[in-house]
Amino acid sequence: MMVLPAPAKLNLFLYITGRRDDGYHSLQTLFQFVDHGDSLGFEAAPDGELSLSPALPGVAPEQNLIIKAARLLQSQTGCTQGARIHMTKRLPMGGGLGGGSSDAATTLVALNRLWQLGLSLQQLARLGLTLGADVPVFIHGQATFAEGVGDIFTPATPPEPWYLVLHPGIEVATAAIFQDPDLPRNSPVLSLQQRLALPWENDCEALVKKRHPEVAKLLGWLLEYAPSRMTGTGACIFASFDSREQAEQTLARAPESVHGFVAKGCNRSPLFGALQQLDAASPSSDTAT
Ligand SMILES: C[C@@](CO)(OP(=O)(O)O)[C@H](O)COP(=O)(O)OP(=O)(O)OC[C@H]1O[C@@H](n2ccc(N)nc2=O)[C@H](O)[C@@H]1O
Ligand SMILES: Nc1ncnc2c1ncn2[C@@H]1O[C@H](COP(=O)(O)OP(=O)(O)O)[C@@H](O)[C@H]1O
Repeated sequence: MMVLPAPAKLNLFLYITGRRDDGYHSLQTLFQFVDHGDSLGFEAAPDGELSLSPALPGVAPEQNLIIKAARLLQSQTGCTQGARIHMTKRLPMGGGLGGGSSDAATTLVALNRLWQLGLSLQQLARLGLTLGADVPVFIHGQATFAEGVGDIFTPATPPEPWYLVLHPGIEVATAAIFQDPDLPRNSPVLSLQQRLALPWENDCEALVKKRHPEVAKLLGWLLEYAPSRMTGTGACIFASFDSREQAEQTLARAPESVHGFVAKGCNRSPLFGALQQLDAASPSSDTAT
């Protein structure tokens, strides 16, 4: 079985710079990966058959981004092979950690390899964008300053601290946040250098705190220990630390009902480290470049 990680991402900052006529918002955001996430196992199956286990509570298999990604790859390439996919879900859903998008990205990269389709990362990213706005970032696997509606990328190398990520126990619907009239939409468009030099903020944070007091309460608690923010449209929040020990000590002090994890920031996605290990084990196999 080919086992590959589907890591989480953090939006180290997120500014909303406008709204287009089609309702989508223009953003300036800095994506970084962490070395914690879901894990997916892939095995070839005959006759185009696709299966996923275990099922994700509340998500019908055909709506799961893993199956959607696999079907998309089959239909776009005419591939008649199938796959049995096993999922170890660790990331909370609707948490702003990009778990669904990361699962889709890992599936596209893994099946391209398992089925020996030979698509480039560029081609896979183009397919992935139809599944979710963040899928291309996970496919390229490099920390990125994203602009436009999240589709214009500049590679970035922010510091790679230890993070404590906490989940306030609620799910935030991305679409509802973007539809709220109270969302600020007028941050200035600045260069990456300017953005890096200014304090890092998230334009969705105040609104999500207002709509979800659980987020406001937990963020207030975490800010006592370290600089902290929300990721994406929430609900998860994160704080950065110089050492793993500091992050773990803070997690140990968190209110009992709060779930969280400690992870290292990574400017290169752990997915590509895992693929390199597969290459080293079987150098002749097909790899997207
Ligand atoms: C804003 C981010 C930052 O990472 O939030 P998170 O989802 O990670 O929290 C993402 O780009 C989100 O990506 P994703 O969750 O895949 O969004 P999509 O499914 O493409 O869009 C969900 C809905 O959000 C709104 N939307 C999304 C992206 C964008 N640039 N402008 C928008 O207005 C649209 O109403 C869309 O219908
Ligand atoms: N494999 C998957 N993992 C997580 N969520 C999925 C998956 N497939 C479909 N979804 C749907 O996508 C929604 C967004 O999930 P997720 O990507 O984890 O959140 P976010 O975009 O906030 O980081 C979920 O609420 C769920 O309904």
